[in-house]
Amino acid sequence: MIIAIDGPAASGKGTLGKRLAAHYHFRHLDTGVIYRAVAKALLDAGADPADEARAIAAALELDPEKFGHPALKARAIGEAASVVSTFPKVREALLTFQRQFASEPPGAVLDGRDIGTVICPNAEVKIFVEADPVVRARRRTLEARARGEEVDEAVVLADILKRDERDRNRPVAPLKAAADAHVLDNSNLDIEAGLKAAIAIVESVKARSGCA
Ligand SMILES: Nc1ncnc2c1ncn2[C@@H]1O[C@H](COP(=O)(O)OP(=O)(O)OP(=O)(O)O)[C@@H](O)[C@H]1O
Ligand SMILES: Nc1ccn([C@@H]2O[C@H](COP(=O)(O)O)[C@@H](O)[C@H]2O)c(=O)n1
Repeated sequence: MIIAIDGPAASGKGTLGKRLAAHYHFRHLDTGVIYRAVAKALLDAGADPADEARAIAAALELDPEKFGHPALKARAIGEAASVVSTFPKVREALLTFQRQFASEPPGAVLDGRDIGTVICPNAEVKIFVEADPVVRARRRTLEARARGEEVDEAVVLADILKRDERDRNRPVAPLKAAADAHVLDNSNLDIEAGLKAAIAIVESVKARSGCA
């Protein structure tokens, strides 16, 4: 089974994806780290994330061993990732890795922006996670402060809105809910309640389709 999770910045996709994967003993891929890794490669080399040729070259040379690097979480990298992700050839270079990951047993949960629409349009379960931007900014601020970073919540909110706007309006693989996605708004749900709601969605799909 493939579970596709999409949603805007800091909506809780990664947290939910990780927890759902653990629940079902599936593998989990946070696809945002792939675009972040491309962005980091450019920034580390002193290149402009808007340099399309350099971004494509970085995407083609990507090393999945580096996807766990803690520096990928930095705000500046998220912003640069949303620039490199607008280039169709960058997206194309990253497609096979994601589809290969999704296809391997025993099952996979992938989260990102285009999983239900482009990467895994045939996923058995599609969830589009949403939360009020103010709630998302609050959560992201608390997360950054817990890591010891000094952050201004208003700046975090502006950053989230800017990234969402770019992700929603790019011509290729924009952030949007697939027509057959279940929308899950977790603005008023804690992590456990969000997980419970997602499991209920998966179980309802399984019951309807008889899928394992
Ligand atoms: N339902 C929830 N209630 C409270 N906090 C939450 C909830 N879901 C996620 N969080 C917290 O919100 C923050 C953002 O969550 P997470 O990193 O999972 O979002 P994301 O959508 O994967 O973000 P990104 O845009 O980086 O991919 C984290 O600190 C996480 O612990
Ligand atoms: N499937 C995806 C995943 C991510 N992106 C782009 O990467 C940026 C960073 O992603 P996070 O999930 O780590 O916040 C994001 O803003 C997108 O521009 C993507 O295009 N497709």
